[in-house]
Amino acid sequence: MKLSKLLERSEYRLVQGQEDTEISTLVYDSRKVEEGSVFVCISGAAFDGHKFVGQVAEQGAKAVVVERDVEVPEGVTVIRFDDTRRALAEMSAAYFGYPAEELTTIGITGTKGKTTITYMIQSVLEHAGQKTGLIGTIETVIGEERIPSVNTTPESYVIQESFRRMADEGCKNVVMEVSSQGLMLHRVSGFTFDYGIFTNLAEDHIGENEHKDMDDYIHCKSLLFQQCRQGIVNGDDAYVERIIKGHTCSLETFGMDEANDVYAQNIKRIQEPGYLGVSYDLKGKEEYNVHVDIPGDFTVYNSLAAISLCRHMGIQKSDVLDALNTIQVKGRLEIIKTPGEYTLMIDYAHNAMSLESLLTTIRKYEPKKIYCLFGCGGNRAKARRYEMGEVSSKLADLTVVTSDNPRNEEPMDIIDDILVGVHKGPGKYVTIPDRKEAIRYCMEHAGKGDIVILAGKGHEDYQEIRGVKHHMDERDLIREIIEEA
Ligand SMILES: CC(=O)N[C@H]1[C@@H](OP(=O)(O)OP(=O)(O)OC[C@H]2O[C@@H](n3ccc(=O)[nH]c3=O)[C@H](O)[C@@H]2O)O[C@H](CO)[C@@H](O)[C@@H]1O[C@H](C)C(=O)N[C@@H](C)C(=O)N[C@H](CCC(=O)O)C(=O)O
Ligand SMILES: Nc1ncnc2c1ncn2[C@@H]1O[C@H](COP(=O)(O)OP(=O)(O)OP(=O)(O)O)[C@@H](O)[C@H]1O
Ligand SMILES: N[C@H](CCC[C@H](N)C(=O)O)C(=O)O
Ligand SMILES: [Mg+2]
Repeated sequence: MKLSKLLERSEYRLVQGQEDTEISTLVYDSRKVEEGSVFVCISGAAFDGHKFVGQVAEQGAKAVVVERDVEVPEGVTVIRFDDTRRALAEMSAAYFGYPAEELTTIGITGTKGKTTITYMIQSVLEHAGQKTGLIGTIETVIGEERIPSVNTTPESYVIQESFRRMADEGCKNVVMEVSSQGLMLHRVSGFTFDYGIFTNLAEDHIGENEHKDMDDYIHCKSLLFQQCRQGIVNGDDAYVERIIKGHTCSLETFGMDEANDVYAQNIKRIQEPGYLGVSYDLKGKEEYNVHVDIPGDFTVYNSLAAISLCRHMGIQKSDVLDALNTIQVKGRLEIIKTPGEYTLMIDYAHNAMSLESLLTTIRKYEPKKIYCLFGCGGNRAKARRYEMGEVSSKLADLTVVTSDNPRNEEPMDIIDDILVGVHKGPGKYVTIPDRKEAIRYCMEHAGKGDIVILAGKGHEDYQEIRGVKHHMDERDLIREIIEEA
């Protein structure tokens, strides 16, 4: 393949050599360079790809793509972009033959609800007989294959590679989560989404290696609506105007009243032993009764987003209803059966916004008591700790403070931060650093009519301590506790 082919849709400057150089592979990790590769230098959080230029030239690289002046051995072509992450995205799209153009692409952004909505949409589209790939926090799904995720929105090269495989395997659509970091770091540059969805926004992801402030976070999320054809946005969200500022797409809104194009009325909470769900009347552009097998008011928002999208795609009502009626998303309000008389659920709430929505919505099911167990991840936004502690102390009957992924921090330091928040509220609490023991405590103390929420780990099947992921799946822990009783 000629280097010029990879550059045909890009703005760049030739610094040295020629564009008609024949290249073998497109690479952004020096360890993968082979004879004839073109190496894209990325300035990352831990490494600067420009530092590997000499090394990749020795390994046989024919060309390098840079974003600043670097000394490059003669004989190696040098291409300069203003941003090499954009270069990687655009060149990857070309390298894989623009696969996004063979798929209907659906991107979902927002602070919460992305994973849930991707599975709702995938389920509806598959019910309608349309093979649909998925990329998100839990996994990438290509046909029968499920690849566990490292990032919610992977590197652009990985996205384009997955799109290619999806198109080749007969997928008609791809539905994917678009994190703000993904937008900020050009992981989804190089193509236009057919549809963009905005769920909601709350302060999160501000800190080292994430966003510098709230303005940056909002700005990054708004970029999706300058990069899609049809936007579908939560019209009730306080930030929606800022998200759609500068949009270049058509827009439709969903929400809770007639100010929105599609809205919900007459919401009913459904509760049976070991089962929680929700139903409502859909109004606006389409009108029918909807039943979703996941509880909560935010489930109404999530399903409205999915329904609005599917309406645009011409999907029949029966496919929408059948799919939503039986939907289950791993670790998202996932109810686990136990011999106890309480209801036990595993959920992924790991910031104040989701914990507050979760506890508020679960309270509406009128449980006798809510047990809220959680910890906070190490090396992630610190504000989460104080805020989640305070939210739980105010809204749960008992807060059980434990560990999440400590990463490179001391578990007790994280717990101490959480307790600062807990002390701001009136609630009772216990501290049990070992997560299994904390779960055991809940299961031994909860009684009839209580709801126990294990928050924060959701689908995760590991605990990350100092760079090592140790197997830990809450479903296994619950089973062991039942067997040990
Ligand atoms: C801080 C951050 O975003 N890190 C991500 C990022 O690393 P980076 O680009 O900064 O890369 P780096 O390790 O500094 O290396 C820079 C460059 O040098 C190259 N390199 C490096 C070493 C070497 O020997 N040779 C070499 O060429 C690397 O291949 C890379 O091209 O690129 C990696 C590969 O794409 C990501 O896996 C990694 O995500 C880490 C795991 C992460 O935790 N990211 C978080 C902040 C994140 O992105 N989260 C969002 C949202 C999550 C949510 O849903 O809430 C997400 O989308 O996942
Ligand atoms: N629309 C919503 N609004 C507020 N909270 C929500 C909403 N949907 C889900 N939640 C809560 O947030 C948690 C995470 O939901 P989900 O995984 O769907 O969101 P996400 O946007 O993919 O989050 P992440 O960025 O962490 O991957 C759920 O387990 C639930 O507690
Ligand atoms: N996508 C989230 C995952 C957090 C999950 C939680 N279990 C933790 O480790 O903090 C983040 O990187 O912020
Ligand atoms: Mg997600």
